[in-house]
Amino acid sequence: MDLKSNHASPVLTETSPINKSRRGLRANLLPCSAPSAAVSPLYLTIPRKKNGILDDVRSAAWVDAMKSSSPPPKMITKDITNDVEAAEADVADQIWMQKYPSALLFFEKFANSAKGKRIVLFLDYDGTLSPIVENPDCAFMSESMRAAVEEAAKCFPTAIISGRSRDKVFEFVGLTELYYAGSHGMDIMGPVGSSSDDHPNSIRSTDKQGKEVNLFQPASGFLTTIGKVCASLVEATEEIEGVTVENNKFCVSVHYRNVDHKDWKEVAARVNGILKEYPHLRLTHGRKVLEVRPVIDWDKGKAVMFLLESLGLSKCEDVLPIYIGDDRTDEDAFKVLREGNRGYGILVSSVPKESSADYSLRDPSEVMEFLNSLVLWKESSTL
Ligand SMILES: O=P(O)(O)OC[C@H]1O[C@H](O[C@H]2O[C@H](CO)[C@@H](O)[C@H](O)[C@H]2O)[C@H](O)[C@@H](O)[C@@H]1O
Repeated sequence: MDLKSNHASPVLTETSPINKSRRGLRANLLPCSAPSAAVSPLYLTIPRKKNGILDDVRSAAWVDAMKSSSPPPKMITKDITNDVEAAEADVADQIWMQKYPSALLFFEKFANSAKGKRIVLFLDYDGTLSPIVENPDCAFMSESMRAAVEEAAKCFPTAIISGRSRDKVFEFVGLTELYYAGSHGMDIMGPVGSSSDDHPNSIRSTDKQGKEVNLFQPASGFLTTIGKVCASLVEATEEIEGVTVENNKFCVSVHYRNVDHKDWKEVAARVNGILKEYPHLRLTHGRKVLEVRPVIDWDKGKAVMFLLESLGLSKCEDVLPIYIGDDRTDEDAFKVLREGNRGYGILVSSVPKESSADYSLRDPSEVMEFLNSLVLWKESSTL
């Protein structure tokens, strides 16, 4: 992988938050500077009409995506119509489980294919290591999960890749043995000593323990813009009950989990209204959250490849990266691993969802069980 080469950047479209193209790592991230009126080739501009029908159409499309972004859990009901529906749902569930087998039920199969390989673990945070909760500030991980991650990190190089700010996710996880990537991979603190140190967006720094690290921030030129858009989003949505705006350093989350359904359209319209003023920012959908982020060709998939490069593992045939995640932004990482059979993606979901992952786990408690199984397997295979 050549992290220094520059290629033309593909245009990211606003209406398809998950980039569907299946491509290898194209280290086409050009150095960033603050967005200016003259559009540099660094920035992939999304054309936006100022007013009118297009805005309504876009807001309506957002509302549809908002509705589908976090399907409700299965209802337990007693009447016959619902019994039929429940049976149909069970069939759909089984078909889905065949396509995305449980990484726990099929652990042996998984372990066989990992034999002789060096596993590298990539973990998403919210919905993967911590259960989804109403208040984003209270998404704590359990002590048992922390212990599971800690043990796993003793056996395998382990990184957390989150949409949160890197500081926030470190605050939640609190383990120093890991690598951390915040802001959907746009803020990576990794090891020094590989060719990724020389990347134009890399700087030498020290971590909280005083250890020398490589800090990679491809969207550093957007810091001021993100601060401004965050303030505007707070102001624009403050009258809507239940909205929370979270500054994730290089991206902003607008949460609508606690907003009445009838107001979702208003949330979409207000966010759309603000984004019209920022052609260098785009929107992606997470779990009951609108995520505003810079239009740069960087995502969690590229962060995975960058970290593998930083660890000196990107060209090793015997390396098996595993990525565990629950939402749409994790799909970029699943795709990167699927390409060229690089590794395995594991989707965390209790409801059927289309994905580029290979396996599934139902919830964070199954993630913990899987991590514990991995550690036991590793220990028994090195006896
Ligand atoms: O990449 P991740 O680590 O999964 O981060 C994605 C977003 O996660 C958080 O929001 C989600 O979890 C919250 C706490 O459970 C929940 O209240 C919210 O509805 C979910 O969308 C985080 O707050 C966001 O900033 C991240 O972008």
